[in-house]
Amino acid sequence: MTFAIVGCGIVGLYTALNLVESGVKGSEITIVAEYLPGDQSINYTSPWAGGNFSCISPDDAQTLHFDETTYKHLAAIRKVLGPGCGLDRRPSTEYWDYLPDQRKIDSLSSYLQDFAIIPSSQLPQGVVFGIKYLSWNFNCPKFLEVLKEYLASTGIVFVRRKIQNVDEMFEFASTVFNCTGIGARALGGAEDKNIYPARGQVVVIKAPHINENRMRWGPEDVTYIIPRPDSQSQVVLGGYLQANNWCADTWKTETDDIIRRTSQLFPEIGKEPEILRVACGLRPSRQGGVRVEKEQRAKGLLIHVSGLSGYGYQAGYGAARRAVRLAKSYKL
Ligand SMILES: Cc1cc2nc3c(=O)[nH]c(=O)nc-3n(C[C@H](O)[C@H](O)[C@H](O)COP(=O)(O)OP(=O)(O)OC[C@H]3O[C@@H](n4cnc5c(N)ncnc54)[C@H](O)[C@@H]3O)c2cc1C
Repeated sequence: MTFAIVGCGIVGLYTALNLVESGVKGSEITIVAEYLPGDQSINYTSPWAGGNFSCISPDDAQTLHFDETTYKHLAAIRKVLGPGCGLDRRPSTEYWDYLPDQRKIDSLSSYLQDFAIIPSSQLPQGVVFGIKYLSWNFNCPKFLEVLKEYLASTGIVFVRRKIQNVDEMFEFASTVFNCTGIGARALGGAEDKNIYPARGQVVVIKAPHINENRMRWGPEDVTYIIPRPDSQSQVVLGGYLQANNWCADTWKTETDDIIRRTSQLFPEIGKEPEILRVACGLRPSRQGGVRVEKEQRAKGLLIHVSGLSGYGYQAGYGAARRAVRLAKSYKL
C-alpha cells in the first residue's frame, strides 16, 4: 500500500508521522504541497501559529479527544526530534471572562499535568474562572522544519506542486490524505465550502524575562502571551479570532491593541516592548468542526483531515491518528 499526502502544514506532517509510527516505510509516502516548511504565505497557516496547547478547542468530545491524544504524545515526538526542535514545556495560566463549558474542564483536568483551578479570590478583576497547568509550547516555523527533516530522513519524498484537482494525487499513491488547511475550501474535486478563515494578527517581541503562557478568553477576542522555545527569547503576543476575514495585511491599530491588552494581562511585558515582527494568519476553521472522513473515489481512497482552526498543533496529531486508522481500516 502506498500513501500520499497533499499539504505540508502541521496536519500533513503529523499525518506522515502517524503513518511512519504505524509501521509504514518512509519510501512508501509522498508529500505534495504548494508551500513547504520555510516558506511564508497567507495561504500557509502553520508558520504563523503562536503556538501552544491551550483551551481554544471547542467543547465537543471528538476535538477534546484529539487534544488529549496530542498532549500525551508530544513528549514522544520531542524525544524523537531531540532538544532544540522547537517544542518544549512551559507553565500556563488561562482566565475566562465567562464560565467555560464543564465538559472541557472535566476533560482537561483528567490529563493535564499540574492542573489546578485558581481560587476565585486570586482571579484578576472581571475574570470568573481560571486554571493553571503545564503546557506545551511550539516554535512553529522551527518545529515544522525539524519535523520535515526527520520525516525526510525516513525516506519520505517531498514534491512541490499546486494540485488543481485532488484526483491528480492518485498519480502518487492509492491512498491520499487531504491536509490542505484553508486550501480545502477551493481544492478541485473536493471543494469544502464549510471551511472559512478565522484571521489572527500576532506581534512577536523579544522578552527573555517572559517564560510562561498567559491567556484570557473574552466574549469576542482572546488575549495571549506565548513564549517560543529555542528562539532566543521570542514571545508571541495576540490576538484576534476574526471569522470570514481573508485579509493578509497587518494593522497598526491591531498591534497597539494587542500590546495594550497583553501588557495589562502580563505587566512585565511593559508598554513598549521590543517588537521583532508583526504578522497574521488564517486559521482553517470549519462549520461542523474538524473533518476526519474517508471517501472512496474512482482511483483510490481519499481521507480528509481538515478544519483544525486554531488548534492544529495541539489537536492535529490526534486527528491525524484517527485518519491513519481510517485509512488502514483499524477499529476506531
Ligand atoms: C495567529 C494564529 C495563532 C495560532 N495559534 C495556535 C496555537 O497556539 N496552537 C495551535 O495548536 N494552533 C494554533 N493556530 C492554528 C494552526 O496554525 C492551524 O490549525 C494549523 O496551522 C493548520 O495546519 P494545516 O496543516 O491544516 O494548514 P496549513 O499550514 O495552511 O497547510 C496547508 C498545506 O496544504 C497545501 N495546499 C493547500 N492547497 C493545496 C493545493 N491545491 N495544492 C498543493 N498544496 C496545497 C499548502 O501549500 C500547505 O502546505 C494558530 C493560527 C494562527 C493564524
